[in-house]
Amino acid sequence: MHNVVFVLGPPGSGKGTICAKIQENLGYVHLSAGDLLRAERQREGSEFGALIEQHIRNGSIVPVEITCALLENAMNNSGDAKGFLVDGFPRNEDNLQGWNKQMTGKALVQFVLFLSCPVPICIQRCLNRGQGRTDDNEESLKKRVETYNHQTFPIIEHFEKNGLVREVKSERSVEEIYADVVEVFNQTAKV
Ligand SMILES: Nc1ncnc2c1ncn2[C@@H]1O[C@H](COP(=O)(O)OP(=O)(O)OP(=O)(O)O)[C@@H](O)[C@H]1O
Ligand SMILES: O=c1ccn([C@@H]2O[C@H](COP(=O)(O)O)[C@@H](O)[C@H]2O)c(=O)[nH]1
Ligand SMILES: [Mg+2]
Repeated sequence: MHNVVFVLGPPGSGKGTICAKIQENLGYVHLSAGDLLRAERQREGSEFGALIEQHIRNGSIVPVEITCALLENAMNNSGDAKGFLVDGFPRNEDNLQGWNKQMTGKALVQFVLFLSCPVPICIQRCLNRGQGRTDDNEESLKKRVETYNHQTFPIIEHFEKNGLVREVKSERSVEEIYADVVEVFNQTAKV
């Protein structure tokens, strides 16, 4: 059984940055769904490359069968891990249902780390990121935020109703955020 922490929040809220620190210090393996999709998009021979790029540019959500298969493969190929930080997934109802269908009995969701941050700050962070992402532009960001507000936030609310959400405000320095994140892990997960 894989231990899983879902890490959610608006685009640019700092999910990848904080997950890297948790992986370094707390022994969880970081799996960014977006990174896995970008790698699949680049993989020679992938039948999904064009479809994934279209969704990424539009800020829309790739069908769950593709994303969940990438996540499960990555977990199975990671060897022994205390747990997995599943960053940026599930993003919508389709993702949640697909995960439950495919992973029930194989993964245990310990909690959901919700990095909350005002959208204008998140947008500015993405525009300054400088990694050459095809979706870090004003037009794609508008769509990504719309998708977050209408599809992803309701999933966070769903987990909140089940008592699984641990919110950490991420409009602060990385050090301040990380200190609170460590508290959350100490209280909730077996570290
Ligand atoms: N607390 C912070 N304060 C200032 N800048 C930050 C902070 N956390 C992350 N950043 C910067 O903001 C940008 C986005 O961070 P990051 O990639 O971690 O966010 P993300 O939530 O994974 O974004 P996305 O959803 O687009 O993948 C990066 O350039 C990162 O260096
Ligand atoms: O579960 C997922 C995760 C991501 N996507 C698509 O990728 C981009 C970028 O994701 P980041 O988390 O910002 O790296 C996202 O806008 C979606 O288009 C997805 O479809 N499903
Ligand atoms: Mg990210």
